[in-house]
Amino acid sequence: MELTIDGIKNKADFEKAGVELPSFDVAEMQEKGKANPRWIHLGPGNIFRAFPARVAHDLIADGEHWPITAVVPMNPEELDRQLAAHDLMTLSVTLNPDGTRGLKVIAGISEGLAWARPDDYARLVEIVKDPGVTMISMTITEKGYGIHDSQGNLSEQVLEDIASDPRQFHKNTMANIAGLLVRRYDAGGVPINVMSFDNFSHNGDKLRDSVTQVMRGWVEGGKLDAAVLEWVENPEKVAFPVSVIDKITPRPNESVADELTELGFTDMKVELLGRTPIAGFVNAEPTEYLIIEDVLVGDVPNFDKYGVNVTSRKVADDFENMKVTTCLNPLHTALATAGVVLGFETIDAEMRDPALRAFVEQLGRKEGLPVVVNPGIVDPEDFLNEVLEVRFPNRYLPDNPSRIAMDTSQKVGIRFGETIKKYIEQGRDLGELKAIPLVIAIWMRYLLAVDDSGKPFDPSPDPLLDELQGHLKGVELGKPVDAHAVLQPILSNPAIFGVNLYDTPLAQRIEQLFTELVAGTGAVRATLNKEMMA
Ligand SMILES: NC(=O)c1ccc[n+]([C@@H]2O[C@H](COP(=O)([O-])OP(=O)(O)OC[C@H]3O[C@@H](n4cnc5c(N)ncnc54)[C@H](O)[C@@H]3O)[C@@H](O)[C@H]2O)c1
Ligand SMILES: O=P(O)(O)OC[C@@H](O)[C@@H](O)[C@H](O)[C@H](O)CO
Repeated sequence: MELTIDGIKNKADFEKAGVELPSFDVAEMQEKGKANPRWIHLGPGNIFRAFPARVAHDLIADGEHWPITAVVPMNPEELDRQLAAHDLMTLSVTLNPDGTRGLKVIAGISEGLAWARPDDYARLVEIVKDPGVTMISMTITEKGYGIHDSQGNLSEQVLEDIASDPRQFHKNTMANIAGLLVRRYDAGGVPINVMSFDNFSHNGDKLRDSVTQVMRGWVEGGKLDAAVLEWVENPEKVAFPVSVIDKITPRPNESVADELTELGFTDMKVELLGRTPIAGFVNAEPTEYLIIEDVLVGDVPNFDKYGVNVTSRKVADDFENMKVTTCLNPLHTALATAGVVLGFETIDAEMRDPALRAFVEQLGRKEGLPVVVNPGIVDPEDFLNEVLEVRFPNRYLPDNPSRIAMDTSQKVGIRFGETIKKYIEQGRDLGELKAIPLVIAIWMRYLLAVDDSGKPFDPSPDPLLDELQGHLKGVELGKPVDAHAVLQPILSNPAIFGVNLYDTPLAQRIEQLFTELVAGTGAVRATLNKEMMA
């Protein structure tokens, strides 16, 4: 069996293997989508293919014309090898906690482009100008929104983009989106929704800020008419809703690939694109939420019918705070860096370790829940219970700690800084925070790139990795360390943590914990047990 338009014509084989096929003609849908595009998505990686692409698929299956133009912003090979090789379809593998699998061919994409290719960029400009297109969504990872360096200055790349013609291709993702919006304005400025589906607090606000900051640079440099900026800043013309997306979607796993091969697939192997595993399938848990702020403009799908909550900013905000800053993502980051240092292969295995479980219980129940506001869609305690009892321990969901450890420097400010800020604002005792300083200290220990048994490991990619490791240079396991000297430049950086941790008692605590964690091999386990099991 092959996942291609020709391949799925062998319906009987797919049915025998229990794979749900599209109820519509995929080739015809793709032709119609090219002729009448409606929805652009940037960053068609795993979460997109498991979730938003499925929403588009279900809309199309119901006769609603919402095909997606998928745009790869980074390496064009991602488009060729992961999407085009399968005629833009994806095999979705739902890994249920009872061990059963749900298999479905997702065909929500009508056209695939790699914007680094000049012809594809020209085609994208044409599509952006089409008044029928009303949505640009994106899952481009947190760092995709960055326009500053770690010192808070505009990055070299963005300065170059601001010095160049707004209507050309730009290297920085935010500058490129700003440039595409300029083209939209030129073409009549029909209202459009620009939606971040990435995992960080107030994603829509950050997206709007980054895009408008680049545009302001062009206006100030005399390269752009101020009317374009006014148009982008008019919420009736360009909406930047905040959103929250939730569905644990690990990288494609070899064991799932093997099962698919056993079922008869010949093209479901996991390959490497650089260091990133890619595949024609996505493996994900069944739980999912997508919450979008109700500020959408123009014609949009009837999202609510497809399980997507379009709701007030307050509800979206409260859900986001619950998920990203207290009940799920902070726990993930804690398990990620600790898991790598302690040599765990999967998150579910970590959940069976009593000290690590106690660590995330403390983080979620004792430190996060007290500052959470109930979003109404789901009670935070129920949400946290599901995370701790069902989702993280799902032994059929092979999620690797190093996936989650990627870009930690870009996430800690949101995942922990928000809670720290709330404790300060609400006059709470920061001394009650036991797990948060330990997570940060373990992250510092992780940056040494040596595990708890003393074996070197390759840390996951992170834009600040070199800079942070530079500060920690000279720290060696088992040797005396001046924790204040090495950690001060990091812990005092509000661009990383959202606050200067030296304005709180946490910095000193982190320094103490770090000193313990680098005391020698086995020190991470010993410190974790002492702190969480006592
Ligand atoms: N995987 C999950 O469990 C999950 C769940 C909820 C939300 N998310 C959000 O979605 C994001 C993507 O996750 P994924 O699992 O799909 O990852 P992925 O690696 O499969 O896909 C990431 C996509 O972003 C693109 N990209 C990377 N850096 C970029 C940059 N600087 N500018 C523009 N594009 C860039 C890549 O080309 C790729 O298409 C996460 O960072 C997170 O914010 C993921
Ligand atoms: O996607 P990131 O890199 O922001 O974070 C890694 C995980 O915590 C994240 O992907 C979760 O799996 C996801 O947020 C669950 O909805």
